[in-house]
Amino acid sequence: MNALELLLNRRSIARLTTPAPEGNELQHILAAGMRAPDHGALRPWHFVVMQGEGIDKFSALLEKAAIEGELGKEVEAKAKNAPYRAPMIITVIAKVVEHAKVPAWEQVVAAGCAVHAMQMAAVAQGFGGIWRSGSWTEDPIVKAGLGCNENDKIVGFLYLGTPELKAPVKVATPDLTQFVSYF
Ligand SMILES: Cc1cc2nc3c(=O)[nH]c(=O)nc-3n(C[C@H](O)[C@H](O)[C@H](O)COP(=O)(O)O)c2cc1C
Repeated sequence: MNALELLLNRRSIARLTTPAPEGNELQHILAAGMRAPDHGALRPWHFVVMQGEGIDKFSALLEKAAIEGELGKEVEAKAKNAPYRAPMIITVIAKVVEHAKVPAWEQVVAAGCAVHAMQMAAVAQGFGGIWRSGSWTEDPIVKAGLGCNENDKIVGFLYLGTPELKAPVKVATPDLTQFVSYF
């Protein structure tokens, strides 16, 4: 798959199963994240890789957040099950620092670019993934449990694994007219 084919035909995959990326495959994914564009070379991100027991711990953390937030039994069960939708999750945390030339939003965007780069590196190696967020990204219990400090922002949970179903290779060509103008 060449780079243009990847960018034009990529799609997110919600139904993921084993195997997850491992060894060099995982290293390539993390290295791609590290190569995200980054104003000021701050590397304003941290990647938390979860699999196996890590997924169990994340499930327990989300459940605890739902219980302590008194969100009800239904949300508790959903929170507990959510991490099991893939064999691997990489949580991407934007480590936002005060900087004279690089505002906070640029640092968050850079961390977001890292999510996308990692997702594409996974797809390029035959895996699938989906970038998820939701209210847990803002939850103080979840943030503390994942080692965030006050200025940190969780920009996403990148679910990775092997697609359960074979998706069609070609994606419809987008209509550009409403999204693009030439100045
Ligand atoms: C910042 C961000 C957060 C997202 N959060 C969620 C989410 O919580 N749940 C979800 O189903 N999709 C979420 N998405 C969208 C999916 O990652 C995906 O882009 C969407 O399902 C469309 O599929 P596609 O990427 O194949 O076009 C999010 C995307 C971004 C960029």
